[in-house]
Amino acid sequence: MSLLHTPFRVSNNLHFRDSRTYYNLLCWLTGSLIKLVYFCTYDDSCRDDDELRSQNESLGSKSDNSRPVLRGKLHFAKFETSKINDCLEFIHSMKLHLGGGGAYKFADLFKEKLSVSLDKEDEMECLVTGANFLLKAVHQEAFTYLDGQKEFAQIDPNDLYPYLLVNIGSGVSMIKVDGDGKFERVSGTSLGGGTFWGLGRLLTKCKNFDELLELSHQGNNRVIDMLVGDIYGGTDYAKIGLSATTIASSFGKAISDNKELVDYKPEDISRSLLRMISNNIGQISYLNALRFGLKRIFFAGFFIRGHAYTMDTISVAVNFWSKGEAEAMFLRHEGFLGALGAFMSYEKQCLDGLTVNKIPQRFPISVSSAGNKIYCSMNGKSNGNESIECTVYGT
Ligand SMILES: Nc1ncnc2c1ncn2[C@@H]1O[C@H](COP(=O)(O)OP(=O)(O)O)[C@@H](O)[C@H]1O
Ligand SMILES: CC(C)(COP(=O)(O)O)[C@@H](O)C(=O)NCCC(=O)O
Repeated sequence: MSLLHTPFRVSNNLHFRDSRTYYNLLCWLTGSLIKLVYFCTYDDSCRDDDELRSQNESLGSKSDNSRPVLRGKLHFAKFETSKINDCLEFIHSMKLHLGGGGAYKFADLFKEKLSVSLDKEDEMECLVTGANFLLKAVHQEAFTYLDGQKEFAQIDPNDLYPYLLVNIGSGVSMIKVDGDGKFERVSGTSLGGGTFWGLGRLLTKCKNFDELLELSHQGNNRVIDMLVGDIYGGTDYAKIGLSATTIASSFGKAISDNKELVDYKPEDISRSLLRMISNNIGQISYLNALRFGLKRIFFAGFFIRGHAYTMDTISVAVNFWSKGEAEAMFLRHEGFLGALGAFMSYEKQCLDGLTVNKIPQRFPISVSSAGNKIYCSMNGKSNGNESIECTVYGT
């Protein structure tokens, strides 16, 4: 349930303005979910990494070229929007608000509970900035997923553009990205993650998104979907390239089964719904990639949730419609693009003269974003909540 889909919302990317220190930075993006991206240096209470501690100690407070240096990690966290109070409590307990200030829909709440105000950022711009950063700087960020096989893609930062970014949040935005800050939102669809969760909640009585997703594992979509074979006596329609198992009409069987909602298993409904939404997004994405001659399509947004069946369905749709010419790719930090982009825009606007640099011995790739040089590294875990090690240099 989104407090944010209101006429008042201008942008759903917000970040804290920090007027005192850059030790703790926090960014967030709101929609169905609130995302936090925060940077913690060693001296902060949220630090827990001995290795980084010793690196900071060995560096003292100065980098090699005598610029002030801060080493630390970018952390990622998310909260359902309805659990805004948990989020505020988290921020408070981590003392993240001590470096913050900026505000909008939640302005009063943030002011009251944390004494900070919020700034607004442009959502599309932040999504693209976040995607470019991750794709260029983070090792093993993008991967393909087909037939249960996950394969990390080698992305050459010098050969990244153009690409299609498909962000599947509550709704879906399709953005053609041509470079840093160079992009155009070329399409979108209102049949997105909010549709899956909204219809799923009504049709299955599931109480939360994870439950609905979990149900889809056990379901069989053929119980509800009308297949090509159902129409043509169990056979393919080979002449037009349709196999008997292709879905001819999502939920199509429900019109002829003489059944009521209670007669269908929630798991079958969930599966059909997930397949319908994922398939549709995969198809529209491919058509847009075709429209602009784009070979690579990166899918992001928290609808995906690293869920095998979702990714597989999207990949199959792209593969099917493109006859193998285009490829669907997914991002490990799928739902944090906007928040990360807002964080970086904060760097640009509020932390004048600061640069975020990689820990050099570990990560060979450099990224230029919004005029700043940004280098980083992953800490090795492979889910979207891991942290990214970063170093901030003053000039
Ligand atoms: N825990 C969750 N609660 C609600 N929705 C979730 C959850 N996890 C994933 N989702 C899915 O993610 C979608 C929101 O994606 P997100 O990238 O956060 O975009 P938005 O900015 O619109 O919130 C929801 O519509 C839903 O499909
Ligand atoms: C309006 C939005 C950009 C908001 O982003 P979201 O909160 O869904 O991530 C997105 O929902 C969207 O692109 N919807 C599809 C609108 C359309 O093109 O039909």
